[in-house]
Amino acid sequence: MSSSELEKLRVKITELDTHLLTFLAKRQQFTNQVAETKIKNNIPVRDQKREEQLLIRLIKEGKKHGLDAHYVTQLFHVIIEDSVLNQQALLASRANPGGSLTVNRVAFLGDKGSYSYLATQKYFSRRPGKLIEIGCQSFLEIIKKVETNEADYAVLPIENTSSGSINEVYDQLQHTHLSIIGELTHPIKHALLVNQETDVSKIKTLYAHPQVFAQCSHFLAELGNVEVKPCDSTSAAMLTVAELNRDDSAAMGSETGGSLYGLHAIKSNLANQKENHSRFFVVALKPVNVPLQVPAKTTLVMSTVQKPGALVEALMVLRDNKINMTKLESRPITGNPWEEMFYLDVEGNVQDGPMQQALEELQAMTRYFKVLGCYPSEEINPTKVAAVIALDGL
Ligand SMILES: O=C(O)C(=O)C[C@]1(C(=O)O)C=C[C@@H](O)C=C1
Repeated sequence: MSSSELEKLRVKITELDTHLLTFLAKRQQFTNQVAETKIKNNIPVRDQKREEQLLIRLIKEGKKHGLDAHYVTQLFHVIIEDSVLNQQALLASRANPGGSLTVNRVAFLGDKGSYSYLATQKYFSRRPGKLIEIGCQSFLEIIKKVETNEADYAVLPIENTSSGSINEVYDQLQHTHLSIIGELTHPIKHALLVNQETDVSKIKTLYAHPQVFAQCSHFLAELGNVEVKPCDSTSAAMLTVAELNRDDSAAMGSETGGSLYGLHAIKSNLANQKENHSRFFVVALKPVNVPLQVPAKTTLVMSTVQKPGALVEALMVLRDNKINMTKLESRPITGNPWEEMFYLDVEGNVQDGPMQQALEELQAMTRYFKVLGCYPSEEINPTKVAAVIALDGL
């Protein structure tokens, strides 16, 4: 193929891609209108029956054009997830009219390029108001910014699919009066970032946040004799490597973040687990009101009385009220050796009858009990089309 033929084809692809974007934007306008009708008529945002019908129709339609059923399903899972999250954000902002700010001052760990920075950008891109970024050096500093009203929100990483819970954040949540008002998950893709043309074999010093080293322990073991230098954040690691400007130093972090410092990736997918995601809490001074049409989660912290089976009894309260627990974490209580504080994430809204009943029962049977927040659930489980495989054969 001559280069002019290639150019002509690329022009056509570019044109089509632009059309696709226009159609996606149109679809978004319609789904925002759907959200308005759902607010008016008190209808739940999610309708998985409709999603299933829509997916089956699209898979069949795709087949006619020679498109693979899995490709079509994946594509529309992303489109529907975006639609659901946008609708949820719209409903949540309507349910908290005083809470929509013209500017959102948001405190997060690190600086431009850190995973917390990328998560902050993602969460607030769906919300009204201009984003003012406040990069901080520690979790304590982030929380203080909101407590002293220097920031409206804080974005805090709480757990990662490879390295587990972030204990320091759990411990800070125990001692603050801030409320969890939102959650989000963000894919964490670590790459080896350098400032010069170099090769993995030349790298002698690695800069990264300790969590990143923990999540990439297999890669580090393979690398062998390399000095690891822990940094306060991934952005601090990127800045250091950019300033050092050496061919034997590299940072570990996201490729997108690294590009903000002029770094490029010489190796990607460094994490031990392929599916590497972090979950973040968004916290604020005041709790939010989560509309009942939106799936909600509630995070609680409690310490049980010192008697055998006390935790089991507390968990039975959830079972009896048909409340699903999505996470249970325990942390030592400072000053009380061998006593534990339990953090629970449960599905449900604090305005719901069974949830109120469960909270009352738990409060009565525990030594310490506090609701840390009720917030819209951003875990959008994709609608499974049982028929995908069968339709494959259509
Ligand atoms: O049709 C609806 O009710 C919508 O809200 C739109 C939509 C979509 O994006 O197609 C999104 C969420 C629902 O779960 C089903 C479908």
